[in-house]
Amino acid sequence: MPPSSLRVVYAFAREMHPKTTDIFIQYGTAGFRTKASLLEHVVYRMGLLAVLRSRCKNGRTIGMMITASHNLEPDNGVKLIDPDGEMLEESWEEIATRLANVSDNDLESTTEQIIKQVNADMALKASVYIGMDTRYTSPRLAAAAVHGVMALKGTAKEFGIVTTPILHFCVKCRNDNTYGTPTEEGYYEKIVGAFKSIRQKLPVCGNYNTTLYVDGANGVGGKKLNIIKKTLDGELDLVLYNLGGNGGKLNLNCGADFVKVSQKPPVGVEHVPYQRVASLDGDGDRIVYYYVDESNNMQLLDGDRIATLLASYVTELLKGCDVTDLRLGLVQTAYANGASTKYITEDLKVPVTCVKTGVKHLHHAALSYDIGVYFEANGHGTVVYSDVTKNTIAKVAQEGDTEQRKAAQLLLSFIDLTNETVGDAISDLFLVETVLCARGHDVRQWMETYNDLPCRQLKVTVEDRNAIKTTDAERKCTSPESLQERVDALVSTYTCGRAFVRPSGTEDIVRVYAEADTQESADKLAAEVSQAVYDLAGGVGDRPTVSA
Ligand SMILES: CC(=O)N[C@H]1[C@@H](OP(=O)(O)O)O[C@H](CO)[C@@H](O)[C@@H]1O
Ligand SMILES: [Mg+2]
Repeated sequence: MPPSSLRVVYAFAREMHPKTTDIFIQYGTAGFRTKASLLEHVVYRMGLLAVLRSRCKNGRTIGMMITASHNLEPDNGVKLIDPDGEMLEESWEEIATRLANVSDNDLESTTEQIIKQVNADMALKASVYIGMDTRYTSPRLAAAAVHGVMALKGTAKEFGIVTTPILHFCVKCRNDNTYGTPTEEGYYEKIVGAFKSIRQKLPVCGNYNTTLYVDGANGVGGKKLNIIKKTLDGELDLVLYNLGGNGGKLNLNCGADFVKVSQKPPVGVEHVPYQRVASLDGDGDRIVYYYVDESNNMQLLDGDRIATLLASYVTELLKGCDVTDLRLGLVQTAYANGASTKYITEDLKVPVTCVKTGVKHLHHAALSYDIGVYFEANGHGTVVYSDVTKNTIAKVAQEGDTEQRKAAQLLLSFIDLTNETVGDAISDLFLVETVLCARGHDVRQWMETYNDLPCRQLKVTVEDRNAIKTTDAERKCTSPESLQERVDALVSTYTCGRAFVRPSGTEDIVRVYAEADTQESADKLAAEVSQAVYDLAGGVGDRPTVSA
């Protein structure tokens, strides 16, 4: 039986943030994400849960980010950040789902059950950092989050509009003061400070040009770059587009996801042949690069390409430090272009791990290397360095010969420039710019490293997407019966063919991916596999068509 003060809390919840829908909502790959109008009670309850999580972590700070990332404006979402700045531990996802879906009448008893289940010490202090993206529905949801935190007597600190990675960074810093200062300014200080320090060591050379165009997706990332831009002292000339003014709508025909999936340049950005453009997503945790060539064709430099660029540069610096016993590895998902995997293993001779979609899986696998570079093809990724790595490099920076010290100091600044907590468009942008500048490369030279296999992604709507079960890091499907056989048969008729299907964790659809030696073949294979999914996995609506 809860104390009477908690009774008041639940009555308050019913009144202020009532559950107005019976639609089941699940904590998925990216937390809860759906129409903003269905989320208020969910966010309030996540405020309660964040307090319990903090109490289970000895009062360390937990983060709550209100965002639906690359989704369009009417959506929103919420996800929790664990004390080291990483995604919420998987075993709590089911608890979050349970708490979000109970009726208002059962909220009280369910919260009590959870307190017992996780053994939360309710006498402890609890701290929750709350951030939000630029959606017009975000302030209202952030207020619901604060109410949830206060209801269980936690302390809420609001960061206002920040990128998702800035919030992850602040949570980490609050719990580990060696990482930095837990404020937005502290983030700029560390990231931009490291970038400037590198630029002083690496003069601009070769074909590298300091002008970079940026597509801000009309979201928070562009706004933050606009603040940073003024402090760069000409080290990098950012030309910012899609900052949310002039009626530009969040993620609409722009942003990293649009560019990657549609394979088209965003609206709102000036086309200048061979000009490097970085395209961010709505909450600033993803980035892809592209340029248009003289025939106005877009050439995409996606997450796979950023991963190879960073991995090869860190390998180079490790050689410069004469450090040979640190294991550098790269982590990808099934969506990684086959040509990138071949280049990494055969040319860079770097080991590759393939894991299930979702950053938490990549991050976790990357931690098993001394230096783990992980990226989803869509541009979400970062680099993580073990303590042994950091100590080894710091030692070389002190004790090595002149050349070794130089390489080690560069690598230390490169580490400072990295937001190790999560993929971060702003940090990744500076990392990429650092490598291109160090090599004196323009965007064409970067593109020359390998040729992507043409690919296509499609969506198929089915009755129940969870009817599709997968194995082997989602590269093979085990149910419904005979679907994999059908996919294998289709793939075998194409040169360099590869295809797989998996249920999306963020949308109510099945995703189809295909690659082959030509764009026509990749498109056709994707369409044929979509038909197989439709036929064998309960497709709804119109059957996908295959163009001749
Ligand atoms: C193919 C693809 O891009 N999938 C995305 C997407 O997940 P799905 O489970 O595929 O819906 O959203 C996730 C969260 O942002 C991201 O981690 C992932 O890479
Ligand atoms: Mg995002």
